[in-house]
Amino acid sequence: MTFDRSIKIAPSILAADFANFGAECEAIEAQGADWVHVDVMDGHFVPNITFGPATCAAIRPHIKGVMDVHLMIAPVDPYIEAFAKAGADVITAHVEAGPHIHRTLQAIRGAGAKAGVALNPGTPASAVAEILDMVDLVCVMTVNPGFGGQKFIDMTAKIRELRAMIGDRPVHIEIDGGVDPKTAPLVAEAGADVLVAGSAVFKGGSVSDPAPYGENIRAIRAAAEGTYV
Ligand SMILES: O=C(CO)[C@@H](O)[C@H](O)COP(=O)(O)O
Ligand SMILES: [Fe+2]
Repeated sequence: MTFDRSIKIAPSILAADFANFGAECEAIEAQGADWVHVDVMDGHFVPNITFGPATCAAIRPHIKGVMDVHLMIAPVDPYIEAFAKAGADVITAHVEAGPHIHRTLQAIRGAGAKAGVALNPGTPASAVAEILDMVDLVCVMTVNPGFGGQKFIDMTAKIRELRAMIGDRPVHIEIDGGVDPKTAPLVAEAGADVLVAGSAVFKGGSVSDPAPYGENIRAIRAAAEGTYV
């Protein structure tokens, strides 16, 4: 995984057909997805349950590019090794998920994955000030985590603040929640480069009719790159 600041679209398979993850991952990559975003929820840190490392390992062979695993679980540390072994390229933990984010990030890099840290809407940018040299990605949640299809919460001031704090470090700013062609330009202009989108990518399409996935990805990318009309 090499670092670059171009816009990357990361469809969240939370909005995919859960009975068909392998084919869904192949379909979104064929339709232009840059990364595949995988939402892990535990029914404890967030009020919803999805799946764990076994499912990640099962879908890994169906993803050619970056598998971006967003852990909405607490505690995190006991499960890092399992998600790394499952083939996650990026493992993102929430700063709110425990008292020891520094240790968690060390463990993620120690397991051979890129380290991400996520911030809930109520958490300020300053929460990551001391750990910016330990991360490859900062994920700014633009919804309260737990569900797809929620309304975008404007976090552009926080994104700008993070962009300035990050400076020249090779750290991605990822946005997660409510990203669509209307909200994408706001976050891209503020400094984000990885745009997660679930409902806005999967709407109107299916494994047997994947063309809408491509149209949706192109619309979000064009909007973020400033060419959307
Ligand atoms: O982590 C989460 C939600 O907790 C996200 O990754 C959602 O899956 C994004 O879905 P949309 O808001 O794009 O529908
Ligand atoms: Fe997510």
